[in-house]
Amino acid sequence: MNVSFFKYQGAGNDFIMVDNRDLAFNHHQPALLARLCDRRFGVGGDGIMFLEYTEGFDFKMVYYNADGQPSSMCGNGGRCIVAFAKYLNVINSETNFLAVDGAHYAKISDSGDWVSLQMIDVETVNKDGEAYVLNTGSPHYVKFDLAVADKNVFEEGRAIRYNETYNAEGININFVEDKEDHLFVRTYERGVEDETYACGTGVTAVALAHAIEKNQIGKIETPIKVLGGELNIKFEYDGKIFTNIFLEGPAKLVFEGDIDI
Ligand SMILES: N[C@H](CCC[C@H](N)C(=O)O)C(=O)O
Repeated sequence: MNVSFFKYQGAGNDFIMVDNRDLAFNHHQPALLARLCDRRFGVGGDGIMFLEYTEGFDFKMVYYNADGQPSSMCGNGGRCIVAFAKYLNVINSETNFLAVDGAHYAKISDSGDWVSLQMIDVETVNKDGEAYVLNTGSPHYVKFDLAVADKNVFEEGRAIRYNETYNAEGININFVEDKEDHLFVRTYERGVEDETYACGTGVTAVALAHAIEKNQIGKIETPIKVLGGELNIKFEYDGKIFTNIFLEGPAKLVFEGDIDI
């Protein structure tokens, strides 16, 4: 079977995209998806996703982690699939699409490579020692630290992700350094089982945790730097619930190609 693949990246978090509106691709094949995401034996990516039609929305996003297993929400992937939908002329400058965590509104620049994606509201934020634990569409552990640039994120992240608290379900691990005019974030991602260059639901979790840490209330905007570039989080917080949360940043087409699989 010959399949057209598109490669996108959002601040270095990279994904394989497939236009599956004809449902020709049976994506319930973990070994195949994992091989396609392999950076030596396949196209390579932190995840793979399928754009499909669904009633009542412009499209549906079906997302799998690099291990080939179904995943929770991917924020950077959500921004990239909006850019892909515009590239396919499925949408113009705004959209409402369906993802694993529900409906998402997004808007995209005329240039087609900058996307602002609304994330789900967040009401529950727990603590694990000094760390924050919250779900922004995917589960996240947020630890404020120093000298994050020098950290062994793979080893330290993996140790937390597989500890007895989180081993069963897994969780994404974010290390944050407060640089005053921005936050610097590095993330160990579940299902990739390695550090990625950015994690959209991760930086969203970080921005919300930072608001609690700094007792911020009202309309808040948090600029964030990651290994792969810059992302921006905008949201409102009344001290109880986080609403109108937007994850904003680049979403770029890298290449497209065909493979016989
Ligand atoms: N690895 C995550 C899903 C992708 C999250 C990340 N790529 C993002 O941009 O939100 C998980 O299994 O929870």
